[in-house]
Amino acid sequence: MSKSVRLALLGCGTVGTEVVRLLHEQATDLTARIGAPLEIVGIAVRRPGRDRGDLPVDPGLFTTDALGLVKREDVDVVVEVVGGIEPARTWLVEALRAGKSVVTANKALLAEDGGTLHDAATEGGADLYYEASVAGAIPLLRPLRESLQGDTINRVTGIVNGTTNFILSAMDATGAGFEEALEEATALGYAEADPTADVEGFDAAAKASILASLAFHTRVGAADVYREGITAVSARDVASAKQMGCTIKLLCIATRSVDSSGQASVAVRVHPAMIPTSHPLASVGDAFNAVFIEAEAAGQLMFYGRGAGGAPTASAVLGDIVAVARNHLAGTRAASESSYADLPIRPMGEAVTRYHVSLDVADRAGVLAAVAGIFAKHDVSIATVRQSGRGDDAVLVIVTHGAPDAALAATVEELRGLEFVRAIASVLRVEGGV
Ligand SMILES: NC(=O)C1=CN([C@@H]2O[C@H](COP(=O)(O)OP(=O)(O)OC[C@H]3O[C@@H](n4cnc5c(N)ncnc54)[C@H](OP(=O)(O)O)[C@@H]3O)[C@@H](O)[C@H]2O)C=CC1
Ligand SMILES: N[C@@H](CC=O)C(=O)O
Repeated sequence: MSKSVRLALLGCGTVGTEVVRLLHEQATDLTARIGAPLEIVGIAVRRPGRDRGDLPVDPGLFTTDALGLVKREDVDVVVEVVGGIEPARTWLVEALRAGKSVVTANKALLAEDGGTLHDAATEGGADLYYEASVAGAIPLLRPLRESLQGDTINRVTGIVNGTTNFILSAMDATGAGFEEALEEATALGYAEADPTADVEGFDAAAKASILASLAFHTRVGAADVYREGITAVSARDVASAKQMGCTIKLLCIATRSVDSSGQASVAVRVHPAMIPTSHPLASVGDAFNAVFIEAEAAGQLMFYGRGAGGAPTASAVLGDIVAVARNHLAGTRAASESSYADLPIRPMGEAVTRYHVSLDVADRAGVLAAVAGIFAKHDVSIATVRQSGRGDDAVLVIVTHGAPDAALAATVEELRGLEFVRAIASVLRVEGGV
């Protein structure tokens, strides 16, 4: 039996405590699978005196000096489950440059500055694994990094944020408004005290950038992702979606396309969208995640499971720990990621989308003609028009055919100035062949 593989654990919160628990409960099997025992040599936290229940770990291992722990000579692998950009970046770059492999769940850092981490890993000859950073327990990044390396992926569509999926599922099931559903998500522990990153789409955008980078062998940063959250989705939108045989989901959509001159480019976006209830992602309820991959040879693949929570996320962290521990013992490292493609990012305005526009109008002769005229002016074709209500309480719902997003947005802007349009109640995109 080899001597132990020594771990520095940075963070012992929702995910970190479950990592400690799994390392303890599965110690015998993990030792057999790796060929050496795993040993936690230190745990960095913010508040060492915090009550962590009956955590099976020596209290003497806790420290507030994360950087000091990373630099210790007796550390082989650094496991980071703190989150945020700094000081996590400093710790991980220090570890990687010193040849210590890193396992992290930190999607925010990978999306913001993944290139720096990858460069440091190459410089130090260390492994950088981050399966837990996207879609929690779902094995998704390793299939992209390894199994699908021989194929060409053209599209990744997914639900990658559990909190917003829970909120939208609750709105769909009960007819509740956004605020009410958010309260329920908070009470059940899905949404954090500050839910901004989830409900405004930042969390999903970070995950989308990681997925697109791996799928298309290029670097897509957080700033390259078009992002809209779900705070404007109303009970009325949900009801309107139902009338159309649809449901509303926060989607991440990453596409690779090739123009007539052979130039490939990518586009990555996160926004709420109406999808038909027959779509494979429509039945993904509660806090679950699912990702749909379309590859040239493999065809369509779907990955589904728990995308958040301590134990599911710790499962992915443990899988990475086993992989890097085996590499450490073998004196090797995984092949570094291929981001050779250096593809340009297509702006959102060029994406062909469809809009569902809900207008509060005065029901007078000529309103429909005036509204339709503005769509025609921007070369946007209308698929369906539905009117309900009379007099000053009329509602006009227009669903378009596909058009460049810039043309659709310009149409909506011009509708705002129209005399009979009292308000634009909502604008939502429609995906998936409604
Ligand atoms: N929770 C989830 O469902 C998922 C989380 N992730 C990612 O996993 C990571 C951890 O998330 P989660 O466990 O939920 O976060 P928590 O907030 O529950 O835990 C964070 C931990 O980091 C410690 N910490 C914070 N700041 C410092 C610091 N400056 N120095 C040392 N320790 C510090 C905290 O210490 P203390 O305990 O003393 O406060 C705590 O133990 C994040 O990157 C997150 O995005 C990924 C997928 C799912
Ligand atoms: N806040 C995230 C947790 C995991 O990344 C989510 O709700 O999906």
